[in-house]
Amino acid sequence: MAYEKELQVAQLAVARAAILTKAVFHEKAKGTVSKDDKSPVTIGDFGAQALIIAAIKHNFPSDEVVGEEEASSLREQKDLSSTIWNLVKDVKLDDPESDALLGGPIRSEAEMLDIIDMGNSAGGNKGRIWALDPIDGTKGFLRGGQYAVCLALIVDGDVKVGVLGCPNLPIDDREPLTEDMGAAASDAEGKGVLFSAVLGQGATSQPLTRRGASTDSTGVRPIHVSKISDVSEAVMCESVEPGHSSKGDNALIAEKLGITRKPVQMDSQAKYGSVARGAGDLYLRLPVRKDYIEKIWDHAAGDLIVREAGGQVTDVAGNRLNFGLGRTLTENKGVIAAPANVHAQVLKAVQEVLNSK
Ligand SMILES: Nc1ncnc2c1ncn2[C@@H]1O[C@H](COP(=O)(O)O)[C@@H](OP(=O)(O)O)[C@H]1O
Ligand SMILES: [Mg+2]
Repeated sequence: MAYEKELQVAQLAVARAAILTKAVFHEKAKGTVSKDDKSPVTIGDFGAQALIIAAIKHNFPSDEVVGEEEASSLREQKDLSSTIWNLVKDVKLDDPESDALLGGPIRSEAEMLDIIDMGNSAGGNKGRIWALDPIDGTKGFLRGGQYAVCLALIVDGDVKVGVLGCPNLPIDDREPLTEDMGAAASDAEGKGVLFSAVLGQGATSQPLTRRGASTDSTGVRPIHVSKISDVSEAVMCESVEPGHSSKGDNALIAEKLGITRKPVQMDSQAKYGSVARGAGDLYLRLPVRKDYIEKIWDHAAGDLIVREAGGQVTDVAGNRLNFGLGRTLTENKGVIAAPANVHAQVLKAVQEVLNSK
């Protein structure tokens, strides 16, 4: 199977980074960092980026990485850097064989900083480039709500492999979304899911934890978008943050489509995962600021996972997202993810609302 090793490395690297983010969250929950302190997300973000890039570079040394973070600020904050290093050096999967596949531990704090800076690829439509968002949905992470560890392999501009680790989503694909999903308590029993897709091979979900060589085949399920035929019954997913996606436009579109259910708000690419598994039906992200350009690491994995689960993902003009133009989606505005059979109808409503403004 094509991209088998890439998929395995991506899944294990995301699972290992998710362990780190959960450890950071527990420290916060214990009160060792204050409630207003943003450092937990910084610690989790940099630590997860270091762990994931180390795994990529060990297995595919000449691949490039477009990572959200870079270490220059960290080099000036010695205390923060050593806090991150103390976590990173001890993070392990519970299966030594899988850990070994990701390479030996990072050797020093200095090496960790250098690895974080390897996420500086300019992107583009040539060669093998990984898009990495170590903690997507930073606001959700801080709240104890939804966040995702996101990794995708882009080859010559096309997404081939996508993996999303969502520590606070239910394991069960059939568990309905609730309106307060974004505020869901962290780390409850039955939470933590890993979504994956390889181009042309479909999409899957599996429990995020207890992954390893010996349990590799357990719990892997194919996922599909919902079989909705009457779009007025749709469950719509949208951002929690009003600055990231227009709530007003979404409400007008819902009205046009006859949707009466309140939208489910959650941070991060957990929205793409929720649509891919059919727990939600639609994901709409309509621009608030005209000048904002979406980043490839916020969409690459989710875009492939939804498409491989039978969905369509376009911008508000109806074009596919173009991941081959650099670190950002320069040619796209907004995102519409929906089951293939209703996408055209939703797109039409989106365009009517936007054109009437
Ligand atoms: N004005 C804006 N419009 C759209 N997206 C924005 C934005 N400002 C920031 N973002 C992106 O929105 C992402 C979160 O999306 P969501 O609202 O779906 O949770 C952020 O990722 P991070 O949380 O990784 O920084 C950030 O990259
Ligand atoms: Mg992000």
